[in-house]
Amino acid sequence: MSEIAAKAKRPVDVAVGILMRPDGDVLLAQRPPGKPYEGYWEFPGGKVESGEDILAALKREFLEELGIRIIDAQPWCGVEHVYPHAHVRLHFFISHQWEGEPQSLEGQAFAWQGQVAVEPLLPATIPLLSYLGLLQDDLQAA
Ligand SMILES: Nc1nc2c([nH]c(=O)n2[C@@H]2O[C@H](COP(=O)(O)OP(=O)(O)OP(=O)(O)O)[C@@H](O)[C@H]2O)c(=O)[nH]1
Repeated sequence: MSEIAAKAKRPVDVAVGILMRPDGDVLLAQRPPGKPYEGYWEFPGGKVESGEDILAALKREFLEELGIRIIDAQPWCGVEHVYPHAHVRLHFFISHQWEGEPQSLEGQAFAWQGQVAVEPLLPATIPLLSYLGLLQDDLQAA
Protein backbone atom coordinates (compact mmCIF):
# COMPACT_ATOMS: atom_id res chain seq x y z
CA MET A 1 0.00 0.00 0.00
CA SER A 2 1.40 3.46 -0.86
CA GLU A 3 2.06 5.96 1.91
CA ILE A 4 -0.74 8.16 0.62
CA ALA A 5 -3.22 5.28 0.60
CA ALA A 6 -2.22 4.38 4.16
CA LYS A 7 -2.79 7.93 5.34
CA ALA A 8 -6.11 8.03 3.51
CA LYS A 9 -7.26 4.99 5.52
CA ARG A 10 -6.66 6.61 8.88
CA PRO A 11 -8.16 10.08 9.10
CA VAL A 12 -6.62 12.44 11.62
CA ASP A 13 -9.08 14.33 13.80
CA VAL A 14 -8.45 18.08 13.94
CA ALA A 15 -10.21 20.55 16.27
CA VAL A 16 -10.73 23.95 14.63
CA GLY A 17 -12.13 27.06 16.30
CA ILE A 18 -13.85 30.07 14.83
CA LEU A 19 -13.74 32.89 17.37
CA MET A 20 -16.57 35.27 16.47
CA ARG A 21 -16.72 38.77 17.90
CA PRO A 22 -20.10 40.45 18.53
CA ASP A 23 -19.68 42.37 15.23
CA GLY A 24 -19.19 39.08 13.33
CA ASP A 25 -15.43 39.38 12.78
CA VAL A 26 -13.59 36.05 12.96
CA LEU A 27 -9.98 35.23 13.81
CA LEU A 28 -7.65 33.66 11.24
CA ALA A 29 -4.02 32.65 11.62
CA GLN A 30 -1.26 31.99 9.12
CA ARG A 31 0.48 28.63 9.24
CA PRO A 32 4.06 29.10 10.44
CA PRO A 33 7.17 28.00 8.53
CA GLY A 34 7.97 24.29 8.72
CA LYS A 35 4.37 23.07 8.66
CA PRO A 36 2.71 21.61 5.55
CA TYR A 37 1.00 24.42 3.65
CA GLU A 38 3.14 27.02 5.43
CA GLY A 39 1.94 30.56 4.78
CA TYR A 40 -1.63 29.43 4.18
CA TRP A 41 -4.35 30.98 6.33
CA GLU A 42 -6.58 28.85 8.55
CA PHE A 43 -8.87 29.00 11.50
CA PRO A 44 -6.69 28.17 14.51
CA GLY A 45 -6.65 24.64 15.87
CA GLY A 46 -4.72 21.42 15.61
CA LYS A 47 -4.68 17.66 15.87
CA VAL A 48 -6.63 15.88 18.57
CA GLU A 49 -4.33 13.69 20.67
CA SER A 50 -5.06 10.05 21.29
CA GLY A 51 -7.87 9.67 23.84
CA GLU A 52 -8.44 13.44 24.01
CA ASP A 53 -11.90 15.00 23.90
CA ILE A 54 -12.25 17.24 20.81
CA LEU A 55 -13.34 20.33 22.74
CA ALA A 56 -10.44 19.79 25.16
CA ALA A 57 -8.08 19.61 22.17
CA LEU A 58 -9.50 22.88 20.85
CA LYS A 59 -8.93 24.60 24.19
CA ARG A 60 -5.38 23.22 24.44
CA GLU A 61 -4.44 24.34 20.90
CA PHE A 62 -5.77 27.88 21.47
CA LEU A 63 -3.78 28.21 24.69
CA GLU A 64 -0.60 26.79 23.11
CA GLU A 65 -0.77 28.74 19.85
CA LEU A 66 -2.45 32.01 20.80
CA GLY A 67 -2.62 32.26 24.60
CA ILE A 68 -6.41 32.39 24.43
CA ARG A 69 -8.61 30.60 26.96
CA ILE A 70 -11.79 29.40 25.29
CA ILE A 71 -14.59 29.41 27.86
CA ASP A 72 -17.19 27.77 25.66
CA ALA A 73 -17.61 26.71 22.02
CA GLN A 74 -20.39 25.00 20.09
CA PRO A 75 -19.81 22.28 17.48
CA TRP A 76 -20.64 23.72 14.05
CA CYS A 77 -19.81 21.28 11.26
CA GLY A 78 -17.44 18.56 10.13
CA VAL A 79 -15.40 18.38 6.93
CA GLU A 80 -13.31 15.50 5.67
CA HIS A 81 -10.50 16.20 3.21
CA VAL A 82 -7.65 14.19 1.71
CA TYR A 83 -4.43 16.16 1.20
CA PRO A 84 -1.24 14.69 -0.27
CA HIS A 85 0.27 14.84 3.26
CA ALA A 86 -2.74 13.71 5.31
CA HIS A 87 -6.36 12.68 5.44
CA VAL A 88 -8.04 15.02 7.92
CA ARG A 89 -11.39 15.10 9.64
CA LEU A 90 -11.96 18.71 10.67
CA HIS A 91 -14.30 19.42 13.59
CA PHE A 92 -15.29 23.08 13.43
CA PHE A 93 -16.50 24.91 16.54
CA ILE A 94 -17.86 28.45 16.91
CA SER A 95 -16.96 30.35 20.06
CA HIS A 96 -18.36 33.63 21.31
CA GLN A 97 -16.81 33.26 24.75
CA TRP A 98 -13.08 33.43 25.39
CA GLU A 99 -10.55 35.25 27.52
CA GLY A 100 -7.43 37.03 26.35
CA GLU A 101 -6.15 38.69 23.21
CA PRO A 102 -4.39 36.58 20.56
CA GLN A 103 -0.61 36.45 20.91
CA SER A 104 1.72 35.16 18.25
CA LEU A 105 3.19 32.35 20.41
CA GLU A 106 4.38 30.33 17.39
CA GLY A 107 5.51 33.35 15.38
CA GLN A 108 2.39 33.19 13.25
CA ALA A 109 0.50 36.17 11.82
CA PHE A 110 -3.16 36.51 12.65
CA ALA A 111 -6.04 38.72 11.55
CA TRP A 112 -9.62 39.54 12.50
CA GLN A 113 -11.74 39.54 9.38
CA GLY A 114 -15.36 40.40 8.58
CA GLN A 115 -15.49 39.06 5.06
CA VAL A 116 -12.61 36.61 5.00
CA ALA A 117 -10.18 38.10 2.49
CA VAL A 118 -6.79 36.69 3.53
CA GLU A 119 -5.18 34.42 0.95
CA PRO A 120 -4.34 31.68 0.35
CA LEU A 121 -6.71 29.78 2.62
CA LEU A 122 -6.38 26.04 3.31
CA PRO A 123 -8.35 24.25 0.58
CA ALA A 124 -10.64 22.28 2.93
CA THR A 125 -11.71 25.48 4.66
CA ILE A 126 -12.70 27.52 1.59
CA PRO A 127 -16.16 25.92 1.02
CA LEU A 128 -17.22 26.86 4.55
CA LEU A 129 -16.88 30.59 4.03
CA SER A 130 -20.27 31.06 2.39
CA TYR A 131 -22.00 29.29 5.32
CA LEU A 132 -19.97 31.33 7.76
CA GLY A 133 -21.11 34.50 5.98
CA LEU A 134 -24.73 33.54 6.69
CA LEU A 135 -23.95 33.23 10.43
CA GLN A 136 -22.22 36.61 10.42
CA ASP A 137 -25.22 38.18 8.66
CA ASP A 138 -27.59 36.68 11.28
CA LEU A 139 -25.45 38.12 14.07
CA GLN A 140 -25.49 41.57 12.54
CA ALA A 141 -29.26 41.44 11.93
CA ALA A 142 -29.97 40.41 15.56
N1 LIG B 1 -6.21 24.41 12.22
C1 LIG B 1 -6.72 24.16 11.02
N2 LIG B 1 -6.32 23.08 10.32
C2 LIG B 1 -6.87 22.89 9.11
C3 LIG B 1 -7.86 23.79 8.58
N3 LIG B 1 -8.21 23.35 7.34
C4 LIG B 1 -7.48 22.25 7.07
O1 LIG B 1 -7.52 21.59 6.05
N4 LIG B 1 -6.66 21.94 8.16
C5 LIG B 1 -5.72 20.81 8.19
O2 LIG B 1 -5.76 20.18 9.46
C6 LIG B 1 -4.46 19.75 9.84
C7 LIG B 1 -4.09 20.45 11.13
O3 LIG B 1 -2.87 19.99 11.54
P1 LIG B 1 -1.72 20.90 12.17
O4 LIG B 1 -0.44 20.43 11.57
O5 LIG B 1 -2.03 22.34 12.07
O6 LIG B 1 -1.87 20.46 13.68
P2 LIG B 1 -0.96 20.77 14.93
O7 LIG B 1 -1.03 22.24 15.23
O8 LIG B 1 -1.43 19.80 15.96
O9 LIG B 1 0.48 20.48 14.36
P3 LIG B 1 1.72 19.64 14.86
O10 LIG B 1 1.63 18.36 14.10
O11 LIG B 1 2.86 20.50 14.41
O12 LIG B 1 1.59 19.50 16.34
C8 LIG B 1 -3.51 20.10 8.71
O13 LIG B 1 -3.37 18.99 7.84
C9 LIG B 1 -4.27 21.23 7.98
O14 LIG B 1 -3.91 21.26 6.62
C10 LIG B 1 -8.25 24.93 9.33
O15 LIG B 1 -9.08 25.79 8.95
N5 LIG B 1 -7.65 25.07 10.54
